[in-house]
Amino acid sequence: MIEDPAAPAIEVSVPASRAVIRLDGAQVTSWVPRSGSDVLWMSPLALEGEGAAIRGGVPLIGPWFGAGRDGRTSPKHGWLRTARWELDSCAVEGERAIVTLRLDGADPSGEGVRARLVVTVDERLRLDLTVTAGSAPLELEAALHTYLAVSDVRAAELEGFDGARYLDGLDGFAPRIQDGPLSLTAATDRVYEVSDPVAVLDPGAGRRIRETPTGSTRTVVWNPWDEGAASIADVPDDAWTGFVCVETASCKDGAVQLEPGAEHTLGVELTVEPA
Ligand SMILES: O=P(O)(O)OC[C@H]1O[C@H](O)[C@H](O)[C@@H](O)[C@@H]1O
Repeated sequence: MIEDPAAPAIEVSVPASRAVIRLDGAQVTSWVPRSGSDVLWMSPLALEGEGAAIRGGVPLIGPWFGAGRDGRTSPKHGWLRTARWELDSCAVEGERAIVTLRLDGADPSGEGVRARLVVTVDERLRLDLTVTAGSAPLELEAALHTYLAVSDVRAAELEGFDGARYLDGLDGFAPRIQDGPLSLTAATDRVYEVSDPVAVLDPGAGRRIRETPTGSTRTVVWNPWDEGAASIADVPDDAWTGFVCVETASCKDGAVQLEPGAEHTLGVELTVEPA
């Protein structure tokens, strides 16, 4: 446990990798495989402390995505990422660590929506976010808003998207089809109808990062590019080249309908291989 009152965190170290999990947002802010550099990007200008939305790592988005299904819900991306979570348990099983965090009593609607995050750390990083509906039915949107660190986003190749339908968030969520391989050449904010494994090939780092989702219906791809980054206070102007967000999600028409008390788990497993 890192006893920093402003940014309490759990540091996990196992033979294959190490990770840092903040209690604020239950946010994994670092995951470093033994033989490589951090797989997650963190902004040097990230805010910290209770109530902050931390820029980088894996923010947990929910119970709605963006401005929600009605386009008017706030705060943006829901309240999971700005709440201080509680550490429930830490266990070591062989060469694997399993950390569980809980969020109960934080739902501002008073309906009692609650959440649990299980982080598994070994030669992979696995996150399982379970959201449980409260006293009312819940149309759940959620995302594991993963900031992947890349040498240069302009050289990265995103695999697993060719032929997929998507909504273009930079064009009023107009429906489109991905025709050919996905490489980013400008600001990108897309909700892909992809729930199979995807990967980011980073030629500069000589590695491929794989994301294997479970319980998702969508994959969001986001990078603000130069102009967008200039308008985001907690991203240095020249830092946008160093990350791409590839977000395991259930959002838009892929939201999950939950009856009162029912739960849904959204998961992702990250692995890295030389490329
Ligand atoms: O700046 P934030 O609130 O963290 O949102 C960052 C980004 O998150 C997602 O990727 C959304 O699709 C984008 O529209 C949004 O700009």
